Order: sequence, then structure tokens, then C-alpha cells
Amino acid sequence: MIARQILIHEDAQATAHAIAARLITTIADALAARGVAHVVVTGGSLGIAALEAVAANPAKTSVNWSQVHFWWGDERFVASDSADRNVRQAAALFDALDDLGLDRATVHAMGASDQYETAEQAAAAYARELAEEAEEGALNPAFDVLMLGMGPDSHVASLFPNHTRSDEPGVIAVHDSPKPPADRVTLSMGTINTAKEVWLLVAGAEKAPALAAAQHEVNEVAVPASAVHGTEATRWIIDRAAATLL
Ligand SMILES: O=C1O[C@H](COP(=O)(O)O)[C@@H](O)[C@H](O)[C@H]1O
Repeated sequence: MIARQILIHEDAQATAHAIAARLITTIADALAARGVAHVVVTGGSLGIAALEAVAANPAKTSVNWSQVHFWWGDERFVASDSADRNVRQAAALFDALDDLGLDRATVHAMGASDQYETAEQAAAAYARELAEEAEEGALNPAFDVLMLGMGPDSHVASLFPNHTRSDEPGVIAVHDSPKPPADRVTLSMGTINTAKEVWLLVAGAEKAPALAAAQHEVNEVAVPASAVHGTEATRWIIDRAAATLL
């Protein structure tokens, strides 16, 4: 049975710190069990705040970061020096982990528009990178935890309502995104749902309607956030303001 949990914290800052503490523990547990950890991180306001909270957390020194692989759930297909890039926004975390053994080769950024001509090419390259770290026969490594932000329209990663369909496992290009920038690369729903634990990180009153809709019924097309789950656990880690309509 998949554990399903809603964890409510006082505000966005408290939520970010709670996510950071849980992430450090989850990574430490994965390393103890298997010697390697695969973590999918996310952009977005709370996603980046949570990564900054990991950087500020003294417990980060208890992790052997050299054995941790960081992946992305989605990325904006813009130039690599653009402030819109999720991986750039997460720089504070990776800088903080450099002195703690982080191997930059295990920070798996999705391709940018100055590296690939099309988002399709960047998506195909990322699929190959995932396959290189996968066990034989699998398309991607077993993700210990996969974090997702959620937009007020209920999008997760770059899977927008009534827009991109993605039942098959894989990495896909997205065009005409309702939220700029228009061109993106994202893990498909099929790949997201292979993760052991999926955490949905949600803060703010403007997200309360989408959060309530996602709890109401599963509808991958109209409410993408409703359809994501882990194979072992699905945790909604949210603040009070986002929880008001539950
Ligand atoms: O565009 C995106 O938005 C979502 C949510 O962002 P937020 O600022 O409303 O929290 C994010 O999770 C996703 O990775 C990103 O590309």
C-alpha cells in the first residue's frame, strides 16, 4: 500500500525547513541502505527555498554528498546563464555542498538552448543520461525521492492542465507553456510515478483551490497534481495558507 500523507506547517519558511530536514534524513537513510542516493529536485518558490534551507542546515555535514545524484523534474529551455533556469536558482545549495564532497558530475542539469537546438534534443539527451544511471532494463535510476512544486493551476514539473499528456515513461519537450518561458523539458508523469517517494511542496493561499482539487479526485488531464504518486509514499508538505480549503 502507498502511504499518503499531508503534513501542514505554519508558513512557507517553516515548510522549507521541514522539507530540508526530511530530505537530509531521507538521503542519509538511502546511503546507509544502498550506498547511493538519487534525488529529483524542483524549481519553484518553495522548491528553491527548501534547497536553500538544506544549505543552511548544520545536519548537512552528516551526509556523504559524493554519492548523491541530483536530477531535475523539469527545466526551462532557455540559455544556460538565464535567471529562469531552475538549476541556476539552486546554485546556493550546490555551492554549499562543494566543500562537503559533492561531485558536480552527479548534478544532472537538463540541457539549455545554447547547448541544444531544440527542446526535443535536450529531452532525448536527458533520457540517455537517466538510462546511463539506471539498472539494466530500466529507463531511469530508482529515485529515492522526487520533489515537485505545484502551480496555482495545479501543474507539476512542466505538465500543465489540458496541455501536455505523458502517460508513457520518458522525458518530453513542452512548447507553448501557459506559464513562461514557453519552451521546457520535463519528466513525464510515467517517469515521475516510478519514484519511491514523491513529495509535493505547496505554500500560499493562491494554491489552496488547486490543492483541494488535487485531493478530490484523480484527473491527470485537468488536474495534473492529482495524478502523481510514489511507489512507496506520497507526501504533501504544505503550509497553513495552502491548506485552507481542505
Ligand atoms: O514553472 C514552474 O513552476 C512550478 C511551481 O512554481 P511556484 O513558484 O508556483 O512554486 C515549479 O515547481 C516548476 O518546477 C517550474 O518549472
